[in-house]
Order: sequence, then C-alpha cells, then structure tokens
Amino acid sequence: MCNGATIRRHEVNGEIFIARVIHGGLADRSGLLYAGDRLVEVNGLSVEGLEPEQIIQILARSHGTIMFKVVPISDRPVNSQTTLYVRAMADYCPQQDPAIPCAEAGMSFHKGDVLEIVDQTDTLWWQAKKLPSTSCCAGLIPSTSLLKRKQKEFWWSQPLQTHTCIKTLSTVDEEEDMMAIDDKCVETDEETFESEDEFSRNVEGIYLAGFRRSLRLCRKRSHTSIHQQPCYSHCPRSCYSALANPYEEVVRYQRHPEDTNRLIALVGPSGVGVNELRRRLIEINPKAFSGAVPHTTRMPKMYEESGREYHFINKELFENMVYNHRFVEYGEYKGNMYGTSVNAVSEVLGSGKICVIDIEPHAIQSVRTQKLKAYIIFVKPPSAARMKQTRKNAQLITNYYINRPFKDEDFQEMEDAVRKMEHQYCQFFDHVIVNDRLQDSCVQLLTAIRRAQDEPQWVPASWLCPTDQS
Ligand SMILES: Nc1ncnc2c1ncn2[C@@H]1O[C@H](COP(=O)(O)OP(=O)(O)OP(=O)(O)O)[C@@H](O)[C@H]1O
Repeated sequence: MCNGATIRRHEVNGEIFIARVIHGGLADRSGLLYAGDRLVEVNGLSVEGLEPEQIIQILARSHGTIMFKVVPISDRPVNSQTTLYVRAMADYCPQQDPAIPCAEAGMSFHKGDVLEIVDQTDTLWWQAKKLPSTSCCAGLIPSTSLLKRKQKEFWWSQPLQTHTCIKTLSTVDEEEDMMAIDDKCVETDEETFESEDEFSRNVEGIYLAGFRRSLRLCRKRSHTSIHQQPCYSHCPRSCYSALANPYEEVVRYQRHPEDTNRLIALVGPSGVGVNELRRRLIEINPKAFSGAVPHTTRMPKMYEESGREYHFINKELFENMVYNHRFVEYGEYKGNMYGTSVNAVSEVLGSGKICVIDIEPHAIQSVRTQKLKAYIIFVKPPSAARMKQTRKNAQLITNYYINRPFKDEDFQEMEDAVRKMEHQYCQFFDHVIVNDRLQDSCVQLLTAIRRAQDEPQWVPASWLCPTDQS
C-alpha cells in the first residue's frame, strides 16, 4: 500500500495492521493513520480474511476518496527520534530486492549519496530522503543491520577471487613497455631522473615539495610490490568496510576561519594530470598552497637540504614510522623508501597554508581523519578522443622512461583505471574534475578548494566528536 503506508497481516489471528506510515506521505500528512492501527474496512468492504495483496488490489481499483475504517492502536508511539544523516557506502535498488515490503515505497541510492534518515522505528526498514531532496515523501531503505546482512550474503555468493587492486598506467608490464620504446624516450635510472627533476625546481625562492620523480615512481611501483594483496586484507577500509559499515554517519561542517585549512588530496589514474594541476596551483599562489615534504631513506645529493627536497632519514627510523602509522602513504623504489608523513602535512597546515597532495586511492582513509579533514578531489580524464587531442605534447613518466608520449593504449588503460577507482572509492570523492582543458581544470580546482575551506560540507561525524583521537 504505497500511497503513504504499508500493511501487514498478523501471523496468528490474520488481522490486518498498518505496518508503517511513510514519512511525509499522504497518510502521514493526514495525521489519521498510525503504525499499529488495525484495518477493518476499505471503502465499506470488510478486510477480514483478506491477504494484504487482495487489499492492495481493492485500493488500486478505487478512484477518488478512499475510506478506511480502523481501530486505532491504544498506545500511539511518541516520535522522539532525532534525524540522522549518513553517507551510503553501498548501492541499493529496491526493485532488485525481493525482501522489501513494498518496492514502490523503496528508495534507491548509490555509494556516496547523503541520506537523511527520518524514521528508524523499524529495526529492519528505515525511512529516508536523499539529499538534496525535492520530495517531502520519504522512502524505505534497509537499516544498517539489514544492509550489512544483505551485503554479506552478496559477498559470500560471489565466486572467490583475489581482488586485484587498481592497476594504472604505471603497472604496464616491463616487457610491454620495452617493446613500445620510442627513440625520443629517455630511459630512467636513478641519476637521470634525479638530476633532471624539473618538478622540484625553485619558484621564486619556494621549493615545490613532493613532485620528484623518484617519489612518483615509487608510488607507481608500490602497486605491484607492497600493495598487491587480496582486497579484503589490503583495503580493509574501502570495499570490505562497506560490509562492516554500509552507512557512515555524517554532519554538516563549516570550517571556522581561524581553524587550520582542510587538506586537499587529489586522486586520479596515473597520467591524468594531478601533478600538473597541483604544480600550477602552487605556482599561481605559493604563499597560499604548498605540497608536503616527503621522507626518504636515500642519501642526499650535494645540492639537497634535509627538510627542503626531502626529510632524509635512515631505514630504521623509516620503518619505525611505518610501524607507528605515521605515513599517509609510502613505497619503495630502487631499494630506497619514500613516503609522505602525517606530520609533514600537518606542518604545512599549521603554517596557515593549504596543503595539496596527491595520493593513491588506497591511502584515502589515512587522510580522512579528524586531524587532516581531507577534501578528496577525483581527477578523471575526458573521453579518449579528447585525451588524444589535448595530450599531443604531453609526456608520461613510467617505471622505465621519464618522458614518453601518450599512446592509444594509455588512454584505454586510464579509462579502465578510472572505472575501477570509481567503483571502489567514489563514496569518498567530495568533488570530481574532468581534466580536459588545463586552464578550465585549474579554475575548477581553485573553486573547489575555496568551497572546501569556506562553505559547509558533509563530513564524517567522528571528525567532530571530541573523544575521537584520530
Ligand atoms: N589538461 C591537460 N591538457 C594537456 N596536457 C596535460 C593536461 N593535464 C596534464 N597534462 C600533461 O600530461 C602529462 C601527465 O601529467 P602529470 O605528470 O601531471 O600526470 P599525473 O597524473 O601526475 O601522473 P603521474 O604521477 O603518473 O605522472 C604531463 O605532460 C602534463 O603536462
């Protein structure tokens, strides 16, 4: 009965009851029907002995005014619930759920949608609105415990497969990459990419930290070395955590002008242009934006200063920092460790600047913390045809060549990587930029960053909880 209420049949005596009144629906607004009322007649017809489906057919055939005769429930529940806001960590479609009491009363949602839960009286079926909402009428959604159960059932019904964490351009097979050698490409070795590292150059006395090739190459390799483990053990807070927590409680957060800025974390497939965007942003206003100085275990070069290009530390200290979860992300390249620490990010934020870093998607959860309050911007490529047009002079950094022109396969691989990233992590993206024309993307990035700092945003409720030590 989806015109604002659902009905159920008492298992023992067969009587028909109002199971729930849909928040904001016709029945709710009339103020005459309540969950628990006993239905006696519809349009003068007794419902005794009828199945709920038969009653629904009577209603479907009715036109104009519908008359209900009900025996009101003796103790009407007082609605003392407070509204709860959550972000969905999973998709839900009522039309594909045979267990929903009334599919038409259900509400579909996708990962990342913010839902206003208006009624949690039923332990299995909650009522919610999707925000921003234009409808006054709520829809049925599974409660946390029910959705968890559904997710687990679905998970177990899938053939066992080791989840391959996102493969990006960076993981092109060595052999394949060698075959595709272009004469103009420069083969990388430690010396070439360190000495020709234009990304770490000094802009008006300000060093662009965190752009060095060694660091970026180590991140590419980290896919194949450190991180290629089954998804459920490797990404416990992404896919597997949706099973544990299908709804994340969120609150509206407006940064106070005196609070530290929120960290801006760019995520995107390798080669899409996150470093180009980041570099341009910092060059536009180095007083406002900065990267974080990474740590490394490699020896400093003559011209390098600890704390400027890198924090140079020994392997033991690095391992200790890993052990104590002090890195946002880290990896190994040519026998040396590289990483971006939480402290390096905090230092930039503490100086009053906006820290802009780029991270691999599996590191998203390490920056979604009370301390860093990261605003995640997903950078995705335009269509392959547009990529071909706009990236004519662009160059890729791969594991083996520092400057290789893009090939058609690169665009295809980028699209595949985007699909996987969106599938696994889209619920964490606060904003998405399609990096088509560079100028436009820079403007979009600046606007998004300004909004992240100055306008109210939905953030995890745990960030504002005083007891959370994260
Ligand atoms: N919108 C754009 N139009 C044209 N060229 C672009 C655009 N964005 C980036 N590029 C170019 O594409 C190439 C790759 O960009 P960039 O190095 O920023 O990629 P990335 O996403 O940081 O990946 P990686 O970390 O693997 O290098 C560079 O030559 C860059 O100048």
